[in-house]
Amino acid sequence: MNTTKAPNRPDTDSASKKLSALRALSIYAKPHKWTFLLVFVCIILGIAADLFQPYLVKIAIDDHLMKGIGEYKPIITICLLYVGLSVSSLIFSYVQNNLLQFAGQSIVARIRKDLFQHIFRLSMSYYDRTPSGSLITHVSSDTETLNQFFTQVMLSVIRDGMTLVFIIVLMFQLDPQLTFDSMLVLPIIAVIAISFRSYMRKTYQWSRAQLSQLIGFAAENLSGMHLIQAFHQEREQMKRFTERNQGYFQANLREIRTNVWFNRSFDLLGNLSVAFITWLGGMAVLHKSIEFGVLYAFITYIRQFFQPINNITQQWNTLQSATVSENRIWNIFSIKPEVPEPLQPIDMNPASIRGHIHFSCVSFSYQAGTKVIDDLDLLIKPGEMIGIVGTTGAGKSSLISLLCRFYDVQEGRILVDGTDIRDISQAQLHKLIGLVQQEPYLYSGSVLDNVRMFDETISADEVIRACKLVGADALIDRMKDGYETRISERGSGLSAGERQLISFARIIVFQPKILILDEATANLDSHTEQLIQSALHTVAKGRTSLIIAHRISTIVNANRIIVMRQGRIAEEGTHEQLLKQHGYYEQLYLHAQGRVSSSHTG
Ligand SMILES: Nc1ncnc2c1ncn2[C@@H]1O[C@H](COP(=O)(O)OP(=O)(O)OP(=O)(O)O)[C@@H](O)[C@H]1O
Repeated sequence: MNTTKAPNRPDTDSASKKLSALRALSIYAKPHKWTFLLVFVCIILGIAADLFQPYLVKIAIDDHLMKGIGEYKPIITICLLYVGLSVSSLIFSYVQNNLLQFAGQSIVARIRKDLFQHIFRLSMSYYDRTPSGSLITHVSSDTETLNQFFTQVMLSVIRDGMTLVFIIVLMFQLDPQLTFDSMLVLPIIAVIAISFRSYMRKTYQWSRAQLSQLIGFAAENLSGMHLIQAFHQEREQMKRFTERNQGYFQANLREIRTNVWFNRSFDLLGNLSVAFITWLGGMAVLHKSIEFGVLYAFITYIRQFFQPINNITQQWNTLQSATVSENRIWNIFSIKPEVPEPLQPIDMNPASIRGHIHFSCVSFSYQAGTKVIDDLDLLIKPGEMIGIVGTTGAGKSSLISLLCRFYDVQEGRILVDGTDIRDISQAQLHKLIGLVQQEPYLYSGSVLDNVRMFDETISADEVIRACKLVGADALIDRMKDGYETRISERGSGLSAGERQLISFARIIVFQPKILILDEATANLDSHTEQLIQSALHTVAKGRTSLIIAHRISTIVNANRIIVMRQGRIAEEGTHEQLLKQHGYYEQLYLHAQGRVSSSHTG
């Protein structure tokens, strides 16, 4: 269990949008303030050690060498001091880098964790709109860019900024006139920086957008690979990938070109300044208005003066990317889940929940104006097994999604044991409901972990008992390492029926009061179908069950079958009652039997 106190993360449910991204970032940085202070002290000491070195040489030249005093002792002392300063600078730089890396990595690890946690809380409607590829970019590379902000940009701004200040002070101390002359380049630096600024930002944003598209496209293709291969879409998809790849390539080139122009302009300016100062200073030395050592120190400082400016501009790009990443991350943090948690959740006692469900005049649409569920009313008694059939797109899965609160109803209410599901915490609601999807999701991990969903408080014995109960044990025993067999991502090595059996075992282990089954459509061999039928019988016992059936045989014994059409219940009754109605259900049944009734088709 994580016992560290969570930083005061911008509350996504309150006015976090008002927080500027930078302010929000500072909230994360706050717990590390003492580390940053120590880094600052190390930076100052490191700079002092660095900048005092040319001054030592100046003393050696002007006070000893130029005066022709033949004493070696002071020169040796100066040399030793010089070495001492170099070593100190190295130590300070090492400590400062380590501390900063630690603080930066800790902050970013925390943001990444919170971001991932926040993404978990977002509603299904968000996932409908957002490609998974772009979320991968946010969690991985955007947070990494933020790390660079702390470890590179911040370091550069503080260290190089302070170096500049120190150099100017030292130069003034040496010769104010020559310092003024050197500062003539400052307005030119400002002009170059301002003119490049917005162009670089746009270039960077463009390249990030291209990258995000590329990753999104790759992720989508990887998850739909079987379809691509089945429909021989490789060439078409490759063409589309190449277009995006080319787009990213162009964006990157433009970004690099802009950077090179920017940096080389500064280099040139630096060299021109050194030439200018050498000329001015050289004249002054010749006219004996300054000493030679002063000119040496001055030229060294001028070189060192351009180095930090160059460093800061090098970090400009990272700063741009960090700003973009920061905004993107905080945009996600500011998204409120469209399915909110109740402010004062009603705590239902799990032991006394009976599993009574009431869809009361429920209407729902994904997009305004197109009702997918239309004023639907359905009462389900505790322990009842309801079969749901209907035309494709009739709203069967949507009805189930509403019961699971993946989406909220727009009209009406859904009640479980008389309580509106919007008043129950989502965690409790999801514990109440066991969902077996059409394509049961298996995680990469062992069979054991897949059944107990990585909950180690559930023992291996419980898992084995559950698997035996649903008849999955024979299948698992045949696997290479039995319950320890590693399942590949999404359980791709298993058949749809086998995946469903494993999900049935999950239901037994987690004991939900309500079972929802979206039956697999894949053709099952008669043996697996029988296994599934008997497993379903076992799992549904004592539970309120809603079964979306694609094979009529699954639900002939249901207590009640509802036939959905255009978001409404078109027919309702037992198998026998529905057959007598000679409606759509009978038509479905005859189809399944291979006897199409001509009077009801179409
Ligand atoms: N996430 C979504 N966003 C927008 N529209 C959706 C979404 N999911 C489903 N729909 C639409 O809502 C309608 C009902 O879909 P739903 O999946 O509930 O039907 P269904 O009866 O389960 O169909 P099937 O048997 O084919 O799975 C369809 O017109 C579908 O296009």
